[in-house]
Amino acid sequence: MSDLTAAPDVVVPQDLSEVRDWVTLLKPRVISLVVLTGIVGLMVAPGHLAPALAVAAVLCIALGAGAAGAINMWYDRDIDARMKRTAARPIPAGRIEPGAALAYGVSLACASVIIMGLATNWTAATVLALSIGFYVFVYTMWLKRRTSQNIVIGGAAGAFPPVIGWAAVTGSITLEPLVLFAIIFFWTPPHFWALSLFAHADYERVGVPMLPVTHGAKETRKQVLFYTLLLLPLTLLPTLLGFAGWVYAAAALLLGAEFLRHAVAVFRDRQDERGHSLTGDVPAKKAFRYSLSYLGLLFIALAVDRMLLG
Ligand code: HEM
Ligand SMILES: CC(C)=CCC/C(C)=C/CC/C(C)=C/COP(=O)(O)OP(=O)(O)O
Repeated sequence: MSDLTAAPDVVVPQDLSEVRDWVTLLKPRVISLVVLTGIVGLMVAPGHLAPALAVAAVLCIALGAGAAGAINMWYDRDIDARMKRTAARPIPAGRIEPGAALAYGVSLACASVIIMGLATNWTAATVLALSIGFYVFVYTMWLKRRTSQNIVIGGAAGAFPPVIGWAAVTGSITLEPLVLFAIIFFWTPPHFWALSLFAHADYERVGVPMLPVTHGAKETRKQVLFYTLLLLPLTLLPTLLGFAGWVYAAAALLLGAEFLRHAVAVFRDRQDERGHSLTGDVPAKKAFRYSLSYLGLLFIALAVDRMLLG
């Protein structure tokens, strides 16, 4: 006979570490910057969204990006288990069942798109769905394991959030959000290739064709500098096109000069004949860290500028 006084067998997280694992699946640290760029898209768009709807839009961007991250971790569980940087993630470490992670990611992805559509408009919801699809299908399932250009093309996924924010307010997509898209698009290669210079051993082990693995460290250093040089003039477009002022332009110039200094240091790092660093990849590590501050501060400067412009 069953014990009617026993605690009901409800599924609740046993402790905080289980909750932490489910949050980890959403790649929360990456999401923080994704969300920041989405918020700035919302702030600089002409028009007004009721505060509760703006909060809902931001949560949907966070949820959608997180869901895509969870599906990425589900798909990549085989290689994640063999890379030092990712082996302790909840799926490869055996703390979350792959099927449960997939169901979680897909449910959150659907919820984020539907709520976005209902709370704001279906243009924003469509772009959110597109960015999730781009990260999951184009980057993760197709390009990541096939070509060293994976992040150049796949990087488009991460460039959508300001477009989503803008569309949530205006219901449309004009040149301004496309400029913000382009800034993140051209920022992604130096951001990621700086990291891949010091993480190449992991990628080599699992056969993921990241640029330093396929074309060597020397070529990767060149490409970090090349994309930084392409990026910097683009960051001035908001002012040149008249949707930002001189405060933003000054910030873009100062932040950009520092990014260029880091990219040049990566390019000129003391290296052996194959381009492998003789300094423990210190410049690449610094450039990667700076890439995060750079993008965050650039978008904050744009928001501040717009608040000053009124
Ligand atoms: C396809 C494009 C991208 C690729 C391949 C990429 C790759 C990576 C990788 C491999 C890491 C290390 C993550 C870890 O160790 O957990 C990382 C870190 C990070 N990425 Fe990206 N990234 C991309 C685009 C973006 C975008 C668009 C953003 C935000 C706008 C972003 C924000 C971040 C942040 C904030 C971190 C630091 C996370 C931490 O502190 O652990 N990334 N990126
Ligand atoms: C709204 C929306 C859907 C936004 C998506 C944002 C986006 C594309 C972020 C990219 C973040 C990232 C860490 C990619 C690395 O994937 P990886 O698999 O190469 O890295 P890993 O090895 O750390 O898993």
